[in-house]
This record gives sequence, structure tokens and C-alpha cells, in this order.
Amino acid sequence: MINGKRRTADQYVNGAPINLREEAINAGLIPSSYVGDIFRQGCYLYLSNGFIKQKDIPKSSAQILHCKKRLPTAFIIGVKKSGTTTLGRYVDLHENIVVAHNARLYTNRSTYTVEQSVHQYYQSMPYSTEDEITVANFPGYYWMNRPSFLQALPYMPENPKIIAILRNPVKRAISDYRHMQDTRESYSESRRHIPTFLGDDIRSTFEETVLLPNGSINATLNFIQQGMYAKHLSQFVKFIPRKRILLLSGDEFAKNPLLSLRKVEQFLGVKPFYKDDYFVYNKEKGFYCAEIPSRPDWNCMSDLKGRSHPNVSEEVLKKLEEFYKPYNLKLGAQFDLLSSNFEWIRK
Ligand SMILES: Nc1ncnc2c1ncn2[C@@H]1O[C@H](COP(=O)(O)OS(=O)(=O)O)[C@@H](OP(=O)(O)O)[C@H]1O
Repeated sequence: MINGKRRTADQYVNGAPINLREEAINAGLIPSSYVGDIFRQGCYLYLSNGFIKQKDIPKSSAQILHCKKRLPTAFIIGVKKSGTTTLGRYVDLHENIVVAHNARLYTNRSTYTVEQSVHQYYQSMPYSTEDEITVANFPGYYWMNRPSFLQALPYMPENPKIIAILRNPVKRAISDYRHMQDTRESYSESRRHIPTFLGDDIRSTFEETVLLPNGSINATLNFIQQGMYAKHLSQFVKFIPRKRILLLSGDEFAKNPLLSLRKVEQFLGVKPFYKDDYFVYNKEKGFYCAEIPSRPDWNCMSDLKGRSHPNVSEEVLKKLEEFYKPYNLKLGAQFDLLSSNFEWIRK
């Protein structure tokens, strides 16, 4: 609602004016008593009455727009705790992009062939119009789902693109530790001693968790290994040429999402959409939240993002920095980032 006035839902769908409100009511998608705005983006309606968020558009419009599921032409592969989910949400707000959130590939299961897995994956895709591209966002592609992902790549549309968002690996590890601690808290008492599903033994302090008895960093921990970006990204470079890989700084994205999103638009070759006033700093959250008039369904991220981090001793921070240094320098050289906005690479 703007100034107490309900916005009309008239739109042109491939040249033909349609009244989305009337059509959606006639199709039984919303009750006739619905008050609030209705917007359309691609094959979905967005409603702003507080709790109904997203609906498929009526079938008649879907036909005119050639709505169908399409395999992704680009993938946000992670890295976990670097801002992946927020990036996926904000990319999804672009009017020519639809994001498949957390779509997993299961090619390494003995019961499915790669073709069957890709078909299943296709089924899990959102609908898109001919004017939209599909982008899949799942931090697992970088880590536990990586073998399946790389195996399935040849079955994806030609020349796929990859976006990786990378945060200072020391901060990433601390964020991941906090995340795993919280996840474990939610388990019943009897299961709390069990290592995480990736096998990491999470102790009551960060220091105790990451240090071996001899005082060095325990490089066998999954959540420590994930920050060795150069090592793991080199697996992707074997299949995808460097120019089709975009590396974003998670630290920069948190401070200035617009800048990163403009890089994404350019990299994906979609028209410029994001405007200066689309992301507004929210003091309470300490982050930027989306304020896009046509997408009332998305604003700030939930409190699961931006949790406080445990205090970590200077000594352990130093050890971790030293530990990651060779990987950071390798990444900088491999991806030409040494003079870029990735400050932690040069440290
Ligand atoms: N706009 C905005 N709002 C909220 N949070 C933001 C935002 N931009 C970046 N971030 C950072 O995202 C971090 C969580 O990263 P991920 O989304 O990759 O986590 S997850 O892997 O999907 O669980 C999260 O990490 P923590 O602060 O450690 O919780 C945030 O720092």
C-alpha cells in the first residue's frame, strides 16, 4: 500500500494488459477479500499483506509467458558462512533472475544415474519466463556436494558460470563454529556429544576445538579445511575456465551489497536492475536490508545471520592467520586478486 492506496495490479504480459488481482481471484489463488498489493515477477506473484508471500501466477498468464522449469546457467557455490544465503536472496530480487535455493544434486548415490539425478534436479527448479535466467544457490556445491556437482556439470546448459563468495577465512571459521555450536544446542541432550554431521568434534571453546595437543591448528577439521579456498577452487578451475568464475568478497558484500550485486549483473549479462536506494542500512541488524518496492516479500535476513562471535585469543587468531596465509596468497595469484578488495589476501 502506498499512502493508504492499494496499488493496482495491472500489468502487461507479453503485450496484453491483464489485471492480476482479478485473474488471481478468479483462479482461486487469493481470496476476493484480499487487501494489499500484488506484484508479478517472472512466473510468481508477490503479495504484501504480511504473511502470504509468494504464489504461482495464474495458469493463463503462465502460458503466455512460457513459464517452465529451466536448468541453471549459473551457480552460487558458497562458501558457507560467507554471505551465500543473503547473496542468493538479493540476486533473486533481480527482475530477470530466478534463484533455485538449496537445490541439491545426488549423483553419487548408487541408485541413480547422473541423467536421473539431473532430471530430479531439473524437477526441483523454480519456473522461469523466457526473459529470466535460473541461478542455483547452495553452499554445498563448494563442499559436500562438490563431486556430484562437478559430475553433473556436463549435463547443464552450455558454458555455465560460477559465483563464489569468500570471506576472510579466519572469520569464516569462527562464524562456522558458532553456527555448529547453535545447531548442536538444538539437538537432544543424548545427541550433543556426537560430532557434527561432517565429523568435526566441536568443543566448548573455539580454541579447544581448533588446536591439536601440540598447539598447532587441526587441519583435519572440515570447517578449517573449507577456508583453504585456493585448494578447493582449483577443482572447479579444471572444469570451468577462469573467465566464467566470479569471486566476490563476502566482507565487501556485507558492507556494500550494491557494489557486489552490480558485479553479478555484469558477470551474468543481465540488464542493470539494482538501484542506489534498494539496500538500506539497518542499525539494529548491523547489515543492509533490501527495500525494493516491487518485492515486498523480502527485507532483512533472519537472526540466524549476523550472530555474535565468541571471543578468540590473539594467539589462536595469529595461528589461524598464519595457517591460511599460503592458501590466501595462492588464491590471490591464481585469480589475480592481489591488488583487489580482498584485504585479507594481502595480510
Ligand atoms: N545483509 C546481510 N544480512 C545478514 N547477514 C549478512 C548480510 N550480508 C552478509 N551477511 C553475512 O552472512 C553470514 C552468513 O553466511 P551464509 O549465508 O553464507 O551462511 S550459511 O552458510 O548459508 O549458513 C553472516 O555471518 P555471521 O555474521 O557470522 O552470522 C553475515 O555476516
